[in-house]
Order: sequence, then structure tokens, then C-alpha cells
Amino acid sequence: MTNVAIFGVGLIGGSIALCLKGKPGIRVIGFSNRESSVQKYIQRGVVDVGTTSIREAAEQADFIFLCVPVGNLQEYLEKISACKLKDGCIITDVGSTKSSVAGYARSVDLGGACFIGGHPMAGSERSGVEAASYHLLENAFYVLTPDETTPPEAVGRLTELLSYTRANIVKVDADDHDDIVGAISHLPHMIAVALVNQVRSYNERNGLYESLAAGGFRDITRIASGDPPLWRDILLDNRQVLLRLLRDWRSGMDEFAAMLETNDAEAIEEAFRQAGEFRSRMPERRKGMIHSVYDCYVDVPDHPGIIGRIASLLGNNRINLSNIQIIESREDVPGVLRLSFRNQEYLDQAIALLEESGYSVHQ
Ligand SMILES: NC(=O)c1ccc[n+]([C@@H]2O[C@H](COP(=O)([O-])OP(=O)(O)OC[C@H]3O[C@@H](n4cnc5c(N)ncnc54)[C@H](O)[C@@H]3O)[C@@H](O)[C@H]2O)c1
Ligand SMILES: O=C(O)C(=O)C[C@]1(C(=O)O)C=C[C@@H](O)C=C1
Repeated sequence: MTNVAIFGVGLIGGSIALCLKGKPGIRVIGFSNRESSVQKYIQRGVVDVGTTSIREAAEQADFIFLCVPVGNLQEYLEKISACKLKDGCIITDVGSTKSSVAGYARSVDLGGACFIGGHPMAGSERSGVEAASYHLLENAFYVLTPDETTPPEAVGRLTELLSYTRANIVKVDADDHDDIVGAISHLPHMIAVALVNQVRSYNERNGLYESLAAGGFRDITRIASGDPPLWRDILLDNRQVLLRLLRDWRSGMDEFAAMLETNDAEAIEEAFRQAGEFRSRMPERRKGMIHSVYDCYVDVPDHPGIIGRIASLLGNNRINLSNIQIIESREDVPGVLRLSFRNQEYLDQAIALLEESGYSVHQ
């Protein structure tokens, strides 16, 4: 029996647990410091067994996943290192930063166990076990940060276990990880929050800001709804990298200001061209880097009941919708619905069915 202990069964820990639970020879143990949370994990069927005892979870584990917030990783590594760990036990984490946790792991004595940092590049602005999903990590990149002291055999065993997540494992140096993920995840979160707060302050004087905010604002600001303490920890942990990135960001904004001041139409067009070209090269159907899944857009007349009719049409044909969203809805004009599916097969079936039923569908 392979025992996998998960500390912090929230969005990411719960999603990993759902991928591992029920797999041959695997038993998933959920740890929480609160008894009520342990009961919730068990009732929701996310883990096989649960405990509030660090020792009980750690000492029987062959794999330990630390899925607590970044600010709690040091404390848990210290507490776990004080336990009698199994020889060959692999400890990993899923934190959004990788350099600091590698340092904490080096500073404790793990005996016959070893630490390999990890970070699945998938997630959402939601948190808690309620948001966990078996599909969350599918096709996403999953970064591992072994160093020259990590036994390749241990990396092999962890990679094999993680194959149940259907993520693509990629090895990256921990410092490089923090530079790159700082730019593609942490910086965008700061920008989204600053932008929302800028508009929030205008909205205090005129509520039309909130009413008129449409697709563009929503698309660029979804991530501003991330869990505040979770993001506080991530940003503070990666602050040296982020201070440098913010300097670059400011100079990018200054360049835009200069283009406007000098009426430089060509430079503005060129900036959009370059950005559009780079963005179109990014794989569309990969979760994580861009939060794009299997989506299509349906033109719909703006009258009540249309969402229900489309959802029933798909449901009656056993096509599972993962999300449905009105992205344009004004009185007197047709609206657009964004339909999201879990895989290409559902998307293809949905497009065929909707077109057959007379709807105009775009991708
Ligand atoms: N949210 C994302 O999109 C995302 C993506 C990849 C990685 N991560 C990383 O994954 C980790 C978990 O994030 P999440 O989004 O799953 O958050 P979450 O809030 O959904 O889950 C965190 C879990 O840790 C538990 N927890 C919090 N403090 C604890 C403590 N002191 N002791 C024990 N348990 C505690 C919570 O009860 C919860 O079950 C973080 O390190 C985060 O940086 C997040
Ligand atoms: O899609 C989102 O909402 C996320 O915030 C996921 C996201 C990201 O920025 O891409 C956030 C934090 C992680 O550590 C990894 C992925």
C-alpha cells in the first residue's frame, strides 16, 4: 500500500487527492489542523482517511504533499522533520514560489526522506476543498525543482505518482521558476488588483463604472478575486523578483504614456501587433498559462429562458457543460454566450448539435 499524506486539502491539495484516490494500491490521508475540516474531506469523498495529528499523517506516509499556503511551508517542514519519517519518503509541496521552500528543506534534517519542490501551473481564483476538481491539473504544466542533491530515483517515483494528475511534468531550477512565475503569474495578479482598485475608486464617485464594465475588464481582472491571505504570502515571498518586475512594468507604462503624448499612432499599433503575435503563439488549449479551456461562443437572441434551453439541449444529449457565461447582454441587441467544456470531444459534439439546432456558433 502506498500512503499519500496531503497537508492542506484545499483547491490544489483536494484536486491532487481526487486524482490519487481510488487508484490501485494508493491510500490518501488528509491532514487538517481542524477536526471539522477532516470530517468535511471524508464526507466529500476526497480522501480515504483523515487526521488532525501531524505525526499520524507523516509517519505512515510514502509521499507527503504540503498544500498549505506559502507562509506555512516552513512551519510544516519543521514539524514534519521532527517526526519519524519512513526511509525513502518523498516530501513535496505545491507552493507558488520555489526558492524559499528549497532553503527551508535544506535547513531541516529529513533523515532518510527527501524533499522535491513542486508547483502545478493550474489553479483558479477560488479556494477551499469545495473548489477542488479531478480535472484541474489535466494538461497543465507541473513544475518540479529537484537540485543536484536530489536522487534521480526519487524524482522518477514522484513523476510516476503525478502521472495520475495527467499534468505534464517539467523540471526547472527553483530560482528560474521564481523569476518566470513572478512575471507570468504574480505580476499579473498585482496588476489586476491595482486595476480593479483604480476603477473601484472612480466608481465611488460614479456607479456607471461598475455597470459598464464588460468583457475586457472581466477578462483581465478575474484573478483579482484570489484569496487575499494566500496572495499576501506569495507576493511577500517573491518580493525581490517582483520589485524588479514592477520597475520594468512601470517603464512599459511610461512608454505607453510617451506614445500618447507624442501621438505616435504607429508605435501604438506596433505594440498591439507584437503582443497579439506573441499571445497567439501561446498554446490555446493548455490550462495554467492561459486559463483557456474548450470554449465556444453562441449568438443568442436576448430573451429570457435561452440559457436554460441551451443547457437542456446539451444535457439531453449527454454533453457535459463545465461553465456557461453571458458575455454580452444588453436590451434590444443579441447577446453572446460563452460555453466551456472539459474536452475537445464535448466541444465538437456541442458545436455540431447547436448548429443543427439553428444557432450561430463561433470558436
Ligand atoms: N490557487 C491557485 O491557483 C494555486 C495554483 C498552484 C499552486 N497554488 C499553491 O497551492 C497552495 C495551496 O493553495 P490553494 O489555492 O489550494 O489554497 P486553499 O486555501 O484552497 O487550500 C489551502 C489549504 O490549507 C489549509 N490551511 C491553511 N492554513 C493552514 C495551516 N496553518 N495549517 C494547516 N492547514 C492550513 C486550508 O484549510 C486549506 O485546506 C499554496 O501554497 C499556493 O501558493 C495555488
Ligand atoms: O487561473 C488562475 O486563477 C490562477 O491564478 C492560477 C495561477 C496563475 O497565475 O496562472 C495562480 C497561481 C499559481 O501558483 C498557478 C497558477
